[in-house]
Amino acid sequence: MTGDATDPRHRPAHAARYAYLGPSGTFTEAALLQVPGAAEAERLPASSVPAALSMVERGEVDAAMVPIENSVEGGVTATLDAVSVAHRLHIVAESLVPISFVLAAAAPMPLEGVRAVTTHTHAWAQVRGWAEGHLDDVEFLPSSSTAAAAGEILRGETSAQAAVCSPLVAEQLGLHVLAEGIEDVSGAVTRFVLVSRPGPVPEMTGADKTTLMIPLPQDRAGALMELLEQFSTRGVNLCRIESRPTGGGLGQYFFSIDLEGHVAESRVAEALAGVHRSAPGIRFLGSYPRADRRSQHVTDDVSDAAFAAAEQWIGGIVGGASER
Ligand SMILES: O=C(O)C(=O)C[C@]1(C(=O)O)C=C[C@@H](O)C=C1
Repeated sequence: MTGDATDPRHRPAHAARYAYLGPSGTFTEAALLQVPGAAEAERLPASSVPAALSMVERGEVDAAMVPIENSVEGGVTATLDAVSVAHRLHIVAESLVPISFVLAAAAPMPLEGVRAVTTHTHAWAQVRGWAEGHLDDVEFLPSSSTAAAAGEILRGETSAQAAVCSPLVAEQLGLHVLAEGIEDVSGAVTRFVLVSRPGPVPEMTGADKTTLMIPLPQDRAGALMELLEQFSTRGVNLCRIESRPTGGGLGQYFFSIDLEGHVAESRVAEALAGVHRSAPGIRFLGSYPRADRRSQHVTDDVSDAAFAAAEQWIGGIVGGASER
């Protein structure tokens, strides 16, 4: 497992009660267990991503772990939309979990006997190719998570004969593994975020990400280009950009963006201020340590020192200094 589990600077100091997409045994719980102290903390399973986030908003938990992005299947829209639209949620940490799936049933059976499979839609999307190649005319029955699907198979609560789930949950529930390593792309990773109510922004570590929601002005040619220029001229690298409908009508979109850097860095703060001038609806959704700890390379011309020197120079001009 990768992630930021061991560095105490990354610990959300206040969080003692956590919600997560449950039940126990989901990949989301594995992501939560990377958070220092979470293994000993109270962990409350939620039936969906919005349910987990509502528990944070209502103050029932300090933070919730939810999936946001998969390296094969892309963004988890339920999370992107809920975090972007809610006004009382900030991302304070992220975790990365390597993903591998098994096909598991309550009793040993040949693959030809599997007529229907249940799992989470994101998991199904990652094994669809394998299923088409190995299962005859199989039907997909969606479940709220991979662990929920495994539980339904165990208790006979579904008309499916098998579940797509993690090897760990299949073992924990005593299910029979009919096939393993069934993911279409090996080495897939899902990214999860720990979301809490707004508070102090986690300290800058030098290897951080910042998440933003930016509603793009609809009526201006080149608006996206202007937006991107704010980042590029300040050497700010974007590592994810997705457009999502605002729900306000056809053609109305916001951009969900992750960038490399922390809002406490001048180049990031200045880029955000620049965006704010043309898109005042921009929302800051958190600066937090990167799970992979990869520090960004900041060139001298966009370093904090360069911004400070430039500001001092302007200050001198305004103040009437002789050196201009
Ligand atoms: O169902 C689970 O176990 C989850 O944690 C959800 C989820 C997701 O939403 O992407 C997490 C990781 C996998 O990519 C498949 C499903």
